Amino acid sequence: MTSSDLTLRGVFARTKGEGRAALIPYVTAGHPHLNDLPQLISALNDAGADIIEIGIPFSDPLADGPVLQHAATQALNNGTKLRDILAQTKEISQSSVPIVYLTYMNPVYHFGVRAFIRAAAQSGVKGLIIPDLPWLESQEVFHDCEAEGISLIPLVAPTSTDAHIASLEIATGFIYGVSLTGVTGVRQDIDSGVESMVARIKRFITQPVAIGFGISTPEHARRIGAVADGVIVGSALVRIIDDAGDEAPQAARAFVASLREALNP
Ligand SMILES: O=P(O)(O)OC[C@@H](O)[C@@H](O)c1c[nH]c2ccccc12
Repeated sequence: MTSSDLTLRGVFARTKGEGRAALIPYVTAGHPHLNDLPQLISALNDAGADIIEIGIPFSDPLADGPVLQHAATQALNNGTKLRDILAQTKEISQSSVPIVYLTYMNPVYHFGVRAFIRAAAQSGVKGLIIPDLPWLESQEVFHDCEAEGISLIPLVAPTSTDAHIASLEIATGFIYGVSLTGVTGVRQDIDSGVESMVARIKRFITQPVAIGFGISTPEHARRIGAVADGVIVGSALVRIIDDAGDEAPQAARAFVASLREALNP
């Protein structure tokens, strides 16, 4: 069995067996150059990523901070199209750990909701994160995803109610715990409430919980990995890719390997 055959749940079962949290790096498709995605995904695989999040660039990414906004703008200026990302993903997914898309609702509507979910499934995508789709309004998308074998991944924020958290037990992939009230971005410190938020989520549901937002260093990853089932790193990686120029794949590989090292038991 190759890693591409693993389900999201299978990944978490394996990492749990290894006594560590799963590492989930994020990159924006079409950034820094239109066709960089295959090389970057290959670097993240080499570095020991367990799941990879690919961001679909969008012009108005309301949950994103400056690093990811800039990456999305650059990707759109490069002429990145959803259809091309899907085609690239299809090529990549067979030799990669499971891939999850991060997209806002607008590009999905534009493509057609059903058509998009089907195309994503055919490209080998295992999960979808849609930050501006409220869980309460996601029934149709949820069912279309289930029908295509894709997990819709719900978000939990520090402000989420216990009732909201309890309603997520039907999710089939993992729960995305947002570490803070704010936008994505590189940060100095991890919010002091993260540990108790993970504990609160686990009181209500059995799903694996991955934490993202602001995890920027191996030290942060180690701390989050001690309480959560997965660690998601976006802006810090994208900033390194930005700064590295032609050396982006090597720089990405080295950084993600250092995060992975920090998660080893
Ligand atoms: O960039 P950060 O702070 O490391 O956070 C993860 C994040 O990049 C990724 O999961 C993500 C990118 N855009 C988002 C929008 C909403 C929720 C999550 C995301």
